[in-house]
Amino acid sequence: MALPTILVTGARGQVGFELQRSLAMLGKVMAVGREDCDLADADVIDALLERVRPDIIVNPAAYTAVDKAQSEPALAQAINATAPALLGAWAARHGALLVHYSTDYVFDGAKDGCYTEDDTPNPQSVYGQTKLAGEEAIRGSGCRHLILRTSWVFGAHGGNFLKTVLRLARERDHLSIVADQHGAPTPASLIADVTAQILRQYALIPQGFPFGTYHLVAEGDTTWHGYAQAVLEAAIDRGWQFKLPGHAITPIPTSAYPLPAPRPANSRLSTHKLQAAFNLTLPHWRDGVAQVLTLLHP
Ligand SMILES: NC(=O)C1=CN([C@@H]2O[C@H](COP(=O)(O)OP(=O)(O)OC[C@H]3O[C@@H](n4cnc5c(N)ncnc54)[C@H](OP(=O)(O)O)[C@@H]3O)[C@@H](O)[C@H]2O)C=CC1
Ligand SMILES: Cc1cn([C@H]2C[C@H](O)[C@@H](COP(=O)(O)OP(=O)(O)O[C@H]3O[C@@H](C)C(=O)[C@@H](O)[C@H]3O)O2)c(=O)[nH]c1=O
Ligand SMILES: [Mg+2]
Repeated sequence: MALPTILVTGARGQVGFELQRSLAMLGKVMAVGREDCDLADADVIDALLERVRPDIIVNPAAYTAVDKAQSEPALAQAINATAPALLGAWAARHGALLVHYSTDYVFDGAKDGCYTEDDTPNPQSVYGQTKLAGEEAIRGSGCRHLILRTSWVFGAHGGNFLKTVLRLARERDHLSIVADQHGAPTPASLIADVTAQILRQYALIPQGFPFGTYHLVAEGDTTWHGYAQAVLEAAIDRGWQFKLPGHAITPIPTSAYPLPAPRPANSRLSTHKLQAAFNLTLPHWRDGVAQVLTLLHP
């Protein structure tokens, strides 16, 4: 079989950037950013699909500004729900595979243990609601699909909490970070590498391939406060210097850090289904932090 044409959206996002590296050996990768294809414009999406005619569509593009989405629900819906619906409809008509990414923020965070794929979503923010609508549109489109839910994404490329903490700890002598929201920081590179592994298995054994929804996060869990603390410790080990003294991050409750969008208290996602279906093991989030720090310089 000829190598597949793989369309990747969100080329300049954290995951889209890493996917261009990880998917390069699997086929002809065509990566598009916002300037090539505005996902808020249905006509532009259809024109792009007709021009590229992909065998596989990988869609990490999203409206990811969680607080801003509260006041821009229509735009968030267009990018996070309508665009995936259009990609799914095209994939269904043409027998293409759609790989899509979603979020821990589809859950309300009230569960005690890790969320499984069978748990009922109940998003509390506009971002979470529009991401859930995108998932549902894809499942309803009838296309072959993989929906990979992840959490707390970070990488050397693009904006994320790890980089914010490194910046704030250099600018300030005091930092307060919420210590009652639990989840797993997940490297964008891991998400991209797992996507490539899965697509390799799809290329080799398409019969009986286990399409569907999976949770994909790094091993282990922490709080935003524990994560920030680990980032600073790992950076200090690598010779970074901060205005903020060593362990001076103050743990605070969510109520002490009011934001427009509510975040789930429990964002922990079980990865058993993914590990069993694709015979994978997932590295610890701390390994990802250490690796990304080798790519960043004080
Ligand atoms: N970031 C996180 O912490 C998490 C992310 N996810 C999900 O993982 C996926 C990947 O996230 P991540 O890579 O971190 O996201 P980023 O925010 O890093 O990248 C998203 C990309 O989407 C692009 N985009 C936004 N609006 C449009 C538009 N109208 N037309 C075309 N492109 C657009 C952005 O373009 P531009 O650069 O021009 O703004 C950006 O490059 C998303 O589905 C996200 O919902 C899930 C859990 C956590
Ligand atoms: C910068 C900062 C944040 N915080 C808190 C606010 C919030 O509860 C938490 C994380 O802040 P952020 O705004 O960076 O994170 P947020 O934008 O909510 O991150 C989310 O993005 C979307 C796209 C997802 O899908 C989620 O998985 C998750 O990664 O840390 C502090 O307590 N102190 C601080 O100084
Ligand atoms: Mg954010």
